[in-house]
Amino acid sequence: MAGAKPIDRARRAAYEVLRQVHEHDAYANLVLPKLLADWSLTGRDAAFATELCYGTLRATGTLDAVLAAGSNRPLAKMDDTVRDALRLGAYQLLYTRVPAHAAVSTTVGLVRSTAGAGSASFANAVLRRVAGADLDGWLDRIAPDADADPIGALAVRYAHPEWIVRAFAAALDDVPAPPGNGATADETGTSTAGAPVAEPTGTGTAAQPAADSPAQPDADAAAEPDTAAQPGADAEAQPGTGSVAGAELRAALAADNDRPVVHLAARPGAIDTVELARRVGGERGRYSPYAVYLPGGAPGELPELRDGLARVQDEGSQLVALALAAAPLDGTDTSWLDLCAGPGGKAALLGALVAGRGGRLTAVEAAEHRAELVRAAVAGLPVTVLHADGRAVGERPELPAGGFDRVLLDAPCTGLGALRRRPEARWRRSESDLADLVELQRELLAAACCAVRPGGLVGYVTCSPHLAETREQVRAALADPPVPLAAVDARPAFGAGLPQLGEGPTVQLWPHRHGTDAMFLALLRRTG
Ligand SMILES: C[S@@+](CC[C@H](N)C(=O)[O-])C[C@H]1O[C@@H](n2cnc3c(N)ncnc32)[C@H](O)[C@@H]1O
Repeated sequence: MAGAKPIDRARRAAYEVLRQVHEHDAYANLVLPKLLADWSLTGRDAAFATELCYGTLRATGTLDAVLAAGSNRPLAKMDDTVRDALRLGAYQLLYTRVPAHAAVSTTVGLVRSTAGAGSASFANAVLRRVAGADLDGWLDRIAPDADADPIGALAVRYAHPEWIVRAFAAALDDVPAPPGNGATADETGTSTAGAPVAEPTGTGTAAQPAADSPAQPDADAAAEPDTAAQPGADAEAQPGTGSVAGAELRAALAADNDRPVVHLAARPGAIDTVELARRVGGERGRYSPYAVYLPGGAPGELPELRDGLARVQDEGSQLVALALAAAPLDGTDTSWLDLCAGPGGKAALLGALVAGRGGRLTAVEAAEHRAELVRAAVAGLPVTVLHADGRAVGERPELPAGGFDRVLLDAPCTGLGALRRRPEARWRRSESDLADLVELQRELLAAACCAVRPGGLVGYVTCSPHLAETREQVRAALADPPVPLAAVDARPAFGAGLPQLGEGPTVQLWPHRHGTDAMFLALLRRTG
């Protein structure tokens, strides 16, 4: 057996987060920053721990396939602690520049300290087999043949479950072609975007711990640190051109494995983006007039966030809320409703905008603790927060049917549009989650349409590109409308400058096209 090195604190931290994610269903982007702070890990150690933890979580499905092939024991029969240590070790061997001997010996040391000498010997044997080939070699061995099973091949190469690859292919209308049939993209899925990570040697750049959210992480509330050697960027994909079958799908999958930039939203009327960018050392956003991109640092510690001048909010989330606010409307425009408001990112933006029009926002949230987050987010704004079920429109005086000029339904969804910000989410979600969510979305959309006044607008938003949650949901509402409805072309409401908005009337944003989460917006006008 290789000399088992005692494990360093960075690897130990990454391992602890993996255990909490897999044992307690924790969210890595909430657990890791706290652990880094508790253990006083900073600089390169924090960046290394973050890379190992997030990278391992993203690549879990592919790592498991490698480990299954490299072990004589089925993964399901392994002790949970050993399985997570092996994932961490295999990630270092295949996705980073950590020397093989260091990856193996530290993992063996970890297994010995948690599971004993017998397990350490087993881990040593498995990792030595894994170290026998590089990532490309393993992918060639474990990925299905791309001619026979293009979706299965992409799933393994880009570390996504097959059902998500299929959902992206359908939403992009981009079905993968076998190699040699016009596909030019790098089939390894290996990042060309950044240098592989090496072990820390001392001081260096700070990691970017995720923005803190006391509830579950949201697209709006999740920010994420450095990752370098992810399955990743697809250098030759040509997003949106449709010129190479499957190329855009590969670009979309690769974008989920790239390091996401932290986006801030300046509170309208409180600070402008020139000033915010100057103060945080960031860069003004490309599309949203309130967006600032944060190149590094820990967003949770910024005084501008603490003081309520700005929030962590994906630019796509900003854009869909702004589009609802910008779409033309005849008649009164002072009573707005946010029917699913927690934790309050869009409510804060809409509340500030409606304040500028002399109006008021009602923000509804079904979960009490998330309603509390909304209250905090909208402090000082003309917003009434209701802890209520959004389907109660017409059943309580604060939610009168036909009582609102603009209604946002930012529906609970699978969150497939924000996988880059939630490293474990792709493996935690399953296709069977869809049916209940789609039914809830349908009921909430009916309630939103009843809440808006004749002539008013509903914005139906999801942080998912899955067609069952997006276009099919809208098609069903228009086919069997609870009140008279018409689709409105949402594209002009995004203003000039945002490329690749498709054929309308709905808009689907994408990380690989717009640098935003994959937010969807449909605008519906109540016509009677
Ligand atoms: C996608 S999140 C909304 C994100 C929010 N708009 C923001 O920008 O911060 C959906 C929210 O809907 C809430 N929710 C789920 N079912 C609901 C219901 N029946 N009525 C109201 N809210 C509900 C969830 O608790 C969750 O907070």
